[in-house]
Amino acid sequence: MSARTPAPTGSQADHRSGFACFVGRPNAGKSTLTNALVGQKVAITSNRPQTTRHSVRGIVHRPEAQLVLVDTPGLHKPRTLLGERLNDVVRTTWAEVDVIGFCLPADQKTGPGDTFIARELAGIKKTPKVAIVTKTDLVDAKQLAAQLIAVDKLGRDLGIEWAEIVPVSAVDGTQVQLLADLLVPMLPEGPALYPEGDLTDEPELVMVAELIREAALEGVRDELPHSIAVVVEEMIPREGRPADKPLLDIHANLFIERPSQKGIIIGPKGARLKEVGTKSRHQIEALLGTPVFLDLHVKVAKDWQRDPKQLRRLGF
Ligand SMILES: Nc1nc2c(ncn2[C@@H]2O[C@H](COP(=O)(O)OP(=O)(O)OP(=O)(O)O)[C@@H](O)[C@H]2O)c(=O)[nH]1
Repeated sequence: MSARTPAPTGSQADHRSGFACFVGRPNAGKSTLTNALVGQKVAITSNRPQTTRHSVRGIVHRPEAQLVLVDTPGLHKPRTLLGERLNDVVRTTWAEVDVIGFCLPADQKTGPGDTFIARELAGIKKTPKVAIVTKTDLVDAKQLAAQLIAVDKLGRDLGIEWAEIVPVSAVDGTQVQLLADLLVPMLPEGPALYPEGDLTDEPELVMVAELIREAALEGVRDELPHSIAVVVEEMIPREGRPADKPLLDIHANLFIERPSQKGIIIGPKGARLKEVGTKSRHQIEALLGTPVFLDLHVKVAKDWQRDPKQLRRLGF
């Protein structure tokens, strides 16, 4: 993989290890499926399309295998420099993994967005491709059958031979373990890549920033979701606390693109920002296992999605 290739940590006969990635149009359920397979939240999710901006890795540990899941942003027609960068992340990831899972929601007919992705997948010859029909809890048996047939046809039309077509629901857990069972034999033989117990290699700072962004995304509309970026400036244990009552000070900036967006994020008398702070603090405390004091500020980074300098500053 491109970033931070992990060192092998052990070896075992007949053990498999490798990378799988989920692709699919925005909102197809890729992040939710990653979390369901890992058994813990490693990727933030929302009902706003194009939430994912990082290639988050979730790690599934099994006695006979280690499956590393790479969660990619939804491939889409780019309108900004950020959009182009996100699409590049997707294509680079596809070229590097051992198996690709193509996510198609059961509750939406296959459309031009899926065909666009499938065409690109057809060009990747060697990597096995599994079609994953997601969100099966939202449809009845008849609709599911129709979607399975449509997905099979999509593959045939474009010359893709699906290694498997698997219906799953990440929300009620249906067939999630079966999906892992099917993916594991597609990985190469090899030792574990990550230490036992590690569920992601995403740095804590990034995970914390993502949890704040997830809370900030709730209830915002139109263009605003895409305008929000979060950077955690520092996380430091508060000095002078008794050993049994630690407190972690977290300073984070929530960036938006225009001064006019400030009022929406902050809300009347700061109520919305307070809500975002409280909600994300609880999630951060659950993630880090320690009480947290979260100091959250809203700043304007003018048109950051289109400005290479600002993109770099915000970690893209
Ligand atoms: N009912 C149901 N909803 C689901 C399921 N999986 C995902 N969702 C919902 O679908 C929406 C999108 O899910 P995500 O996992 O964020 O989708 P994504 O493909 O990662 O989206 P991007 O980050 O935009 O690429 C969220 O509101 C999820 O709660 C599922 O199995 N069942």
